[in-house]
Amino acid sequence: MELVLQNLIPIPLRDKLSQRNSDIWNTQKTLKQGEWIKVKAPSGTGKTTLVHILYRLRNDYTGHVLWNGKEEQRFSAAELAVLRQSAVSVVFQDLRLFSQLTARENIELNRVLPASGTHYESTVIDAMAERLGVTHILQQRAGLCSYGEQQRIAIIRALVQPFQWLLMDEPFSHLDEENTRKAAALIAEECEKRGAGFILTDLDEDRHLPYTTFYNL
Ligand SMILES: Nc1ncnc2c1ncn2[C@@H]1O[C@H](COP(=O)(O)OP(=O)(O)OP(=O)(O)O)[C@@H](O)[C@H]1O
Repeated sequence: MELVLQNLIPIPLRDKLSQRNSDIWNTQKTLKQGEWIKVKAPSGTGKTTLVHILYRLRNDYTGHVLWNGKEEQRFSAAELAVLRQSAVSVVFQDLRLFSQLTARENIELNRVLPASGTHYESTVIDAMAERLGVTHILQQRAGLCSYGEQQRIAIIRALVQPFQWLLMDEPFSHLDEENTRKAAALIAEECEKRGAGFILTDLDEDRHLPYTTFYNL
C-alpha cells in the first residue's frame, strides 16, 4: 500500500513551519510499501501530530494524505476501521493501553481485531512476551506495569494484527539498550514477514533498525 503526502501542514504548526524547511511538511512524498522510514525531529516539532494525522485521529491540517490513491479524509468510518484492522498498525507515544485490562487482554484485543479472522494464534503472544521479557506481567493490569513494560506490551499489541504499515511514535523511549535491541529485532522480523513498511519517529539519530529512508521533520 502506497502512502502519498501532498503539501501536508498541521494547522497549529503553520506559522512555525513557514520559517523552516522539512522533508515531510509542505512537500510531496511518496512512501512505498516496504520502506523502513526513520523520521527524526526535536521535541515539539510534530512527530505525534504526524502519526495522529496518518492514523486519522485528527484532521486539522491542510494538504492531502492518500492511502493507495484514496484521500484519507474521504474514508468512511467502516473503511477506516478496515484500514486500522488490516493495513495500518500503531504504537502511540502515550501507548493507549486500557489500564484496567491485563497486559494480555490488551494484546488480545488486537489479535482478534481483523474482520477476516485472527492473524496469529494466541500462543504467539507468549512467544513474543518471552522474547521481550514481559511474560511475568501478562496477567497483571496494564496500569500497574512500569512504563517500559507497557511500551513492550504496546509493541506486541501492534505486531499481532496484520498490517502493511506500522506507525511507531518514539517506541523505545523507555527501554534500555538491551530491551531496545530485542524489540527492534522483533519489529524487523514481523515487518519482513509481511513485506510491510514502517514509519518510526524519534528525537535522535539511531541505528536500532536498518532504515531504508531518513527524513527530518
Ligand atoms: N491541537 C493543537 N493545538 C495547538 N497546538 C498543538 C496542537 N497539537 C499539537 N500542537 C503543538 O504542535 C507542536 C507539535 O506537537 P507534537 O506533540 O506533535 O510534537 P512532538 O514532536 O511529538 O513532541 P515530543 O517529542 O515532545 O513528543 C507542539 O508545539 C504542540 O504544542
